[in-house]
Amino acid sequence: MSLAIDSMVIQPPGGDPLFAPLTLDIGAGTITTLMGPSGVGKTTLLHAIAGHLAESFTLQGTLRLNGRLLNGLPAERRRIGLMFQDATLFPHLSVGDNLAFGLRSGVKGRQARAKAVDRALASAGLDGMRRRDPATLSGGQRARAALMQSLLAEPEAILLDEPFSRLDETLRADIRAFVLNHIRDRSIPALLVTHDPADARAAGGPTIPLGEGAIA
Ligand SMILES: Nc1ncnc2c1ncn2[C@@H]1O[C@H](COP(=O)(O)OP(=O)(O)OP(=O)(O)O)[C@@H](O)[C@H]1O
Repeated sequence: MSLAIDSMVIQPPGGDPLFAPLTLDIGAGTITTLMGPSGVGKTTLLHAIAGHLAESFTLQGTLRLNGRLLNGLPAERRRIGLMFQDATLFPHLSVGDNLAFGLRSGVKGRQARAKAVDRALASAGLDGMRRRDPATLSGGQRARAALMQSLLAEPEAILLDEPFSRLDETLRADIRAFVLNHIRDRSIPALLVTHDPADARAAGGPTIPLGEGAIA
């Protein structure tokens, strides 16, 4: 299992090309960290991998997940999970319905789906919060729920963009350990964008510097 990026260059509309070019292979169970100055293209790279690159951008190079070519595939067929800084839960859905939204379509039947959601809530320490409005959760609870929403889709890789940056210092280490351990347990490749060297150390995989003087 691996996420393989080969000779990737992304061209923003009217700007300079990002990367020079980028080649990266992330194995199963490895959390690779991307670090680099603001504007170097970290978020754009994650969008390109997930299939959310704006049409005005052009992309060269190839992307493969477990040998499958992702270039040209729509986002929903890539089987890539996302966790972004805002821990995006839908505000109009309860916590449980947010998790159910993430649930893989192969899990059929109302009872089986409810059970899978309850299991995910329990493993995130959110028992009893199925009916809660996401706005009433703490930052840490929201981050754990967002991770569960992504993992319920059984992604083959996961991308994390500054997922801990809005958490206050006291919560940060605990939530980081929770998220990274859950991802490692899945044995899938993961790519973490962060400005915090402590995140990179906790991820435990290689750190790829992007930008001035970087190897990529
Ligand atoms: N819609 C757009 N049109 C043109 N250029 C864009 C657009 N969006 C982003 N860019 C350019 O693409 C480059 C990469 O932006 P990106 O947000 O990926 O950087 P980043 O490394 O994630 O930065 P940060 O650490 O601040 O989040 C920037 O130079 C930016 O100016």
